[in-house]
Amino acid sequence: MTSEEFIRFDRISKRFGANVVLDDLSFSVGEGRRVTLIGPSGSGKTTILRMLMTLTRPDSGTIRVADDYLFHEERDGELVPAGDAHVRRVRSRITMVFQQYNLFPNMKVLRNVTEAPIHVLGRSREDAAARAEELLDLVGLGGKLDSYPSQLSGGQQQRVAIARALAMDPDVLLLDEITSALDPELAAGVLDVLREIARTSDITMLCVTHAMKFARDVSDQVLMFDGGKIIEAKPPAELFEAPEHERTRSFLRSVLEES
Ligand SMILES: Nc1ncnc2c1ncn2[C@@H]1O[C@H](COP(=O)(O)OP(=O)(O)OP(=O)(O)O)[C@@H](O)[C@H]1O
Repeated sequence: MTSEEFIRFDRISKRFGANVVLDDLSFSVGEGRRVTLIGPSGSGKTTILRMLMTLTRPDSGTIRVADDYLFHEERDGELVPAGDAHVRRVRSRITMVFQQYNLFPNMKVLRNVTEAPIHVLGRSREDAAARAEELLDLVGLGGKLDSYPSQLSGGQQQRVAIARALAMDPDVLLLDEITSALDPELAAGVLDVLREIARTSDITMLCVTHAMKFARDVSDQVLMFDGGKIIEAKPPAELFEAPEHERTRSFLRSVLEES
């Protein structure tokens, strides 16, 4: 593995019934890079993130994170899912934030953030709480440790979800349209938090978003998905200013009209 191939998708295909979602698709993400996935609805962006969480299985191809295989296609074409040890190792380094924050409604904010580090990573309660308080400060919620999720705005809940994901000290953060359910003002607050995280950490980020200004500010590379393929992969300034494909141009027009 080179650090430019920290995450590697190799000849991945996936169909749901007759719907071919990913068609023999390959790409890599370098360690510490920020990559934004864009493309029309249904073009397979979420499916890519779900495969990294082992929530969706490809029909064929190989996915590797650092030296661990998540799915491995053998020479005879058979797809071999990784063993439990690999999956556990990869999962402990990758966390995902979803559009719906998925907080535990019956737990206060602090406990939402400490729960997984204590039970999955085996951290002590004290260490987990100290780190959670630091992260909740970072996302601007230092004063809300004792609130329940239902007492927070959507934007605040999403910032708790980000703190919870970071509390696992992941190498890779997956963000799936995390501001789509929020009013623009609340979305802006969440994106500011992520900008700060991108500025101050070396975490690898894969982000599905329609927030193009954010994508431009934060990403090293933007991947444009369409028809089961990545049809353009470029730094944001290049892709947004001089898209090569008509499909990219029309997609960018439609997103700009929306916003
Ligand atoms: N479990 C499933 N069963 C059947 N079809 C599925 C399943 N999961 C995803 N799909 C289909 O696969 C296609 C790709 O879905 P995916 O969520 O990856 O797209 P996307 O690019 O993230 O779209 P969006 O921007 O709308 O979220 C869609 O047509 C979706 O309906």
